[in-house]
Amino acid sequence: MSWSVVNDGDGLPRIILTEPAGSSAVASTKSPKPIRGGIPICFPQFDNLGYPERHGFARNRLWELDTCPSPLPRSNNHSSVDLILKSTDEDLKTWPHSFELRLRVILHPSKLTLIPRVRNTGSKDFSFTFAIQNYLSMSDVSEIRVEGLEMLDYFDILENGERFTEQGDALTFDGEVDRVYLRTPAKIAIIDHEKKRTLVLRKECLPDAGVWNPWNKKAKALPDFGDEDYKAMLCINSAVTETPVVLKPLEEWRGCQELSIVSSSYCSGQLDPRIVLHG
Ligand SMILES: O=P(O)(O)OC[C@H]1O[C@@H](O)[C@H](O)[C@@H](O)[C@@H]1O
Repeated sequence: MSWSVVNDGDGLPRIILTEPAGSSAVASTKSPKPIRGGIPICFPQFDNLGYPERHGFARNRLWELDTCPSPLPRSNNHSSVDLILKSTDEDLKTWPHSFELRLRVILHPSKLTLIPRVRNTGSKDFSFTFAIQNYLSMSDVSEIRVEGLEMLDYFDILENGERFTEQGDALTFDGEVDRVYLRTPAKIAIIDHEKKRTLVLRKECLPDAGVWNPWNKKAKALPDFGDEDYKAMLCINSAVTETPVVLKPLEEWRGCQELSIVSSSYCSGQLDPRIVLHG
């Protein structure tokens, strides 16, 4: 991935990351379409609960820099940014609730932390579902194992949202998958043997986890997704879906997700899965 720094209209430096090949090569960056990649934020709905924009409107809007992230202390860490999205008159027409959605993004050498917060700034209770949709880059999805979801209940979106219980060992992939696992452990391990690394997803107040890969047929049908790109990606979402969050006026909900890389994989025999998942 290459990067460059440009100054925006306010004289603030912006870092632009570009990937000349892969899914971002065909991804649309034109508003109001979400970018197919990165980490879209789904709010106020995950999937489609009856409001017009699937996965919510937050991923289709331009956020602003948040200069007052209270009550989180201001971050003095230069590798972090506070962003905010507020309800607009246009959005109030389809989702009639005033809110402030904040996101702190903190970058460490081998860890990315996201702290999303939603505050009810209106005068009535509201409820919402939420997801951090992580498009993860994989060497080869058919060689990936996901641990931490064994024996859990899940909704299978490919089976009209029917509820099943995961039977197997770790999750492996040989076809399209679109599921939401319920009440998962705080840690999920995504093991990439070929890259000899394990991605560890740790989450708080985000009890559910989506797992999505469109596989070959659906990939071809998606206009902003390369035909072969399904092979090198997996979406794992940290989510609140089964039991929506309810906020009274002035209440705030806070979640947290950490994505870190453990640089050897299980196949090296140096890593104990119990340490990754429970350590
Ligand atoms: O095309 P979209 O709206 O970005 O959604 C992509 C996928 O996102 C996943 O999170 C959903 O579980 C899938 O059902 C969906 O197809």
